[in-house]
Amino acid sequence: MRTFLSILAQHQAVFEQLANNNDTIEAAGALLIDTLKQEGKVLLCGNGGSAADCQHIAAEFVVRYEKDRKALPAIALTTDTSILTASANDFDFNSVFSRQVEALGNAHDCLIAISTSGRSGNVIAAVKAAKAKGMNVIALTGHNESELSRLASITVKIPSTVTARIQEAHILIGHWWCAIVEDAFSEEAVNAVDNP
Ligand SMILES: O=C(CO)[C@@H](O)[C@H](O)[C@H](O)[C@H](O)COP(=O)(O)O
Ligand SMILES: [Zn+2]
Repeated sequence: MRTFLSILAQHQAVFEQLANNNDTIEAAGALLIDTLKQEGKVLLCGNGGSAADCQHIAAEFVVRYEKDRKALPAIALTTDTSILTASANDFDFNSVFSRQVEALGNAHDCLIAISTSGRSGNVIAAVKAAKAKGMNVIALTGHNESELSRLASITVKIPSTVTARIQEAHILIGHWWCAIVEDAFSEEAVNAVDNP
């Protein structure tokens, strides 16, 4: 039986190992700050629970995380039902994110591609479209090497093969990226007041 304590222990075991991913998580955070400082935007894609993570993170960039600062450009490619259904219906399901990358992406933008398996065809197609545009790609995946992990500029691989445990780590990392991006832009606001 899957008791709550057994799930908690599994979650803790994954989180205890996350410090080993510190360098890639920090490198991805620095890339996001750089992208936004250079007036690029952040696009996000993923399926199911990861689609929810995309919307969650985009909301924190556009609105706020913990502090007031300027609005930051981030778009979850998971939200527009007209675009998603037309792409799936007229082309195929693998095009639902890539079509939006083709329409919205620029070379200075960064795509955050979230897939616990690293095997979702629509996420991989979005990464290929982003690379064709010269965009950087940050992948959040699970432990296994995958097509997604091989394609991305930076991949954070969570040391688990359990979808839910991987997703729990993904949102922790997403929140940390929101925090450091917010710090970078609130310092910019303070510096502008101090040095008009
Ligand atoms: O949230 C969960 C499970 O926790 C599910 O909705 C899960 O996200 C879906 O099965 C996704 O389709 C899985 O896709 P992926 O992470 O392998 O790319
Ligand atoms: Zn879930």
